[in-house]
Amino acid sequence: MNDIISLIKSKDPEQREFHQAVEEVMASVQPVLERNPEYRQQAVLARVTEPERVIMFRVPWMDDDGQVHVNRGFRVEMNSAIGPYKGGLRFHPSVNIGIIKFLAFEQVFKNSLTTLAMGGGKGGSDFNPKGKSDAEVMRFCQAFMAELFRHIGPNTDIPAGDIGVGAREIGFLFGMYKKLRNEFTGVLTGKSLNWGGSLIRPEATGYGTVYFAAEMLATRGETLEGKTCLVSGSGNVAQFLTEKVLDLGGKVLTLSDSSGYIYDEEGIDREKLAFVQHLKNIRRGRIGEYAETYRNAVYTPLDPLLDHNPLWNHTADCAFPCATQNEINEVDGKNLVNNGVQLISEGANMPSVPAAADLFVEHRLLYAPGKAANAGGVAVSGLEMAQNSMRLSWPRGEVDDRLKQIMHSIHKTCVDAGESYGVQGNYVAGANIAGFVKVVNAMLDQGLV
Ligand SMILES: NC(=O)C1=CN([C@@H]2O[C@H](COP(=O)(O)OP(=O)(O)OC[C@H]3O[C@@H](n4cnc5c(N)ncnc54)[C@H](O)[C@@H]3O)[C@@H](O)[C@H]2O)C=CC1
Ligand SMILES: O=C(O)CCC(=O)C(=O)O
Repeated sequence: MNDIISLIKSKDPEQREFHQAVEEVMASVQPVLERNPEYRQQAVLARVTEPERVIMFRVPWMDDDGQVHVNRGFRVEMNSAIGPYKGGLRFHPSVNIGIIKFLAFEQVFKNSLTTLAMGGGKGGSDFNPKGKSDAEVMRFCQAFMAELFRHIGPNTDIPAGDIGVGAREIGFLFGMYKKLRNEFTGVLTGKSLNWGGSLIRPEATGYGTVYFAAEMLATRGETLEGKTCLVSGSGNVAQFLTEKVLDLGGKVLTLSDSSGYIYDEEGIDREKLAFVQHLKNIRRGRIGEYAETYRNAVYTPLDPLLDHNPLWNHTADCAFPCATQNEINEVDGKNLVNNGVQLISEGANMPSVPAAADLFVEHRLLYAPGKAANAGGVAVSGLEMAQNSMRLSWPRGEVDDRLKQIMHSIHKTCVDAGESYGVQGNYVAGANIAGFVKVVNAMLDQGLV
């Protein structure tokens, strides 16, 4: 095990996020390897940590002033043992190959937990959509798809959205794919409703993260009714997560973006949430404007010199990180524990650094890692694929019921896997073990390929 981690680090020393994701999974699956000696002989660790394919390409595009720019595009096709590659695209200036590899690696085990037949992949670009006109975003998406189209397909690899990629970008990407292939097919998910999208897909990641939280609370005979919640981010996941917390009687106190966060002691009600949705999805403004409109709220700009994020230093019952990786550092982790937070359900992918995650497990918090808690998004993408194949659209209630059922099943799978390996109540170990065993057994069934 240590040999594999050392090898990965020596091969790609700069891919820190990927090392972090691998180390977390490896730590959990040690007992699985002890029970299954054939896994070693079959080198499953080396195989599962090496992507099946890495695609990196140039994306040249022109801005509104006629200036040409060049960005880098990526698609990591990590593992197709249980289905075609599936996972989102991220457009953000921080994107690099290490970040895409970590996301693709997490996606393999997440997709395995959903009960649906989906392998794992992820892609994106270091393109920054912030401040770009719609026409510039369209030209970028078209240039990105002009290369990506030859690597994807409805039975091969089906991308979707992630940070910086929402309905607008999926539309531009789909239009270019259709033109190049002369084919109207379910090659992307997160499509708009009137041309192949699924009801509940936009809501699914946020709703699913709350459904998973409700499942965890139920193990202690509790519900979200009356619970105070800290939420980070203010994008797709954070918005619909806030909506579902409100539906279930909870109170959301915070939201954030990369400039800072707002704290609203009275809670973010439906009217305030609609304001945030308009601010973020239409006007594409900063979260600080919330406090200019709702004067009781306090806006705190991000201070890069602070050793912690004050958003995580408020008294609350639950925390839902929904922004980005490693947004909860060790000090934040200690603050959450010391402030009496009982539940952490991760809407974002790998938002807690390992030291913080270890603290949550040690203090026996109800702590759900992203690959279990936020799997509702990709699960409803899988349902969108099923509807596209049948040329049918299911009603909202039906998709939502299936989402609830899937989150219930993921929760049970994590609990059962934890129990069968003697780590009761540890959702990190449970998710990693269950996700891993299904994927590596499928790989072994299919021989050395
Ligand atoms: N959209 C989806 O269906 C899924 C998303 N996720 C994860 O959820 C998280 C949020 O994604 P979306 O809401 O889709 O993206 P989005 O682009 O709609 O929103 C991202 C939010 O995070 C904030 N953010 C991004 N980078 C930040 C940084 N460095 N510091 C502080 N805030 C930052 C942005 O300001 C924005 O509020 C990501 O970790 C993503 O990988 C996970 C599963 C599915
Ligand atoms: O819906 C999808 O295919 C991708 C969702 C995603 O990127 C994720 O789960 O992190």
